[in-house]
Amino acid sequence: MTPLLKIDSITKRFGGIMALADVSFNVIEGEILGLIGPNGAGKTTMFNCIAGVYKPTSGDIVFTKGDTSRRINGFKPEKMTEMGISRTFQNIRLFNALTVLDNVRIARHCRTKSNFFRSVLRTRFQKDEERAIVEDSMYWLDFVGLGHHALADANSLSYGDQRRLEIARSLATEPKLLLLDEPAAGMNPKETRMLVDLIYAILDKGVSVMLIEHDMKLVMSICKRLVVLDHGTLIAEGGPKDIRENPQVIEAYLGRGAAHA
Ligand SMILES: Nc1ncnc2c1ncn2[C@@H]1O[C@H](COP(=O)(O)OP(=O)(O)OP(=O)(O)O)[C@@H](O)[C@H]1O
Repeated sequence: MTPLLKIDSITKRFGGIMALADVSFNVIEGEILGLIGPNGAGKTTMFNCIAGVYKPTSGDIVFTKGDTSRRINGFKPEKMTEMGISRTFQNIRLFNALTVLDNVRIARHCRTKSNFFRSVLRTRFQKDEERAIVEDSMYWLDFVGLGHHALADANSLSYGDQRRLEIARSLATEPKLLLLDEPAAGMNPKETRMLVDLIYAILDKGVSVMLIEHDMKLVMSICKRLVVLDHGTLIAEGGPKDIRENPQVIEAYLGRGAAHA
């Protein structure tokens, strides 16, 4: 079966720093793939390469949509979104001065013909499309459980709700692949449980998920497959049990000698 995303020998250098060194793995359609590793392992750099923020120094990223596979390395972030790849950020990035609804409306515009700021002026030509955008945006807000906050300012939301708003905003671009960068960071246990339900609901929508997460209990419970990076190299790939027992993974997290302790 053709993978949804093929990461083929990706290397990313920043001057003398080798953030990713010849990393290869696949994302299979319909899965939640965990991307884990200690601080500085290269996880966010990998997301940034997939999302078009960074151009890999070498290697290929191939994305398959329907019957078409395309080499996408080096595409700009807007192009990646158009292709069907969307992401959230480790540090929440919302338009704080806008309402919750407007944060999603802006994202929704990538799937329409009209431009957000022109549609705010409400020219007649754009009224119908704008109505559809609001309906679609409300759909995604309800989907993540934030419909009742639609008219609140984004910065008035709790931390967990802001993370869910980021997810709604990503979903509004209709991705095939959603990259979640530490979605549970700063969440309380109740919010984390809601996040797990939300990730499963996203999967049910036919969206595949790649998840960077430091909460090992969470990542091990929802990912059937994980990829482990350390110092920019892929050190392990497999199911949660294999990963948990892998001596190289234990060593990477706990230090040399830990695997034999
Ligand atoms: N824009 C950049 N310029 C220079 N070095 C960078 C840049 N981005 C990342 N790096 C370096 O690349 C390496 C990998 O960083 P990255 O943020 O991808 O790791 P990470 O696994 O996401 O870490 P964390 O779990 O702490 O977020 C680090 O040494 C980091 O300092």
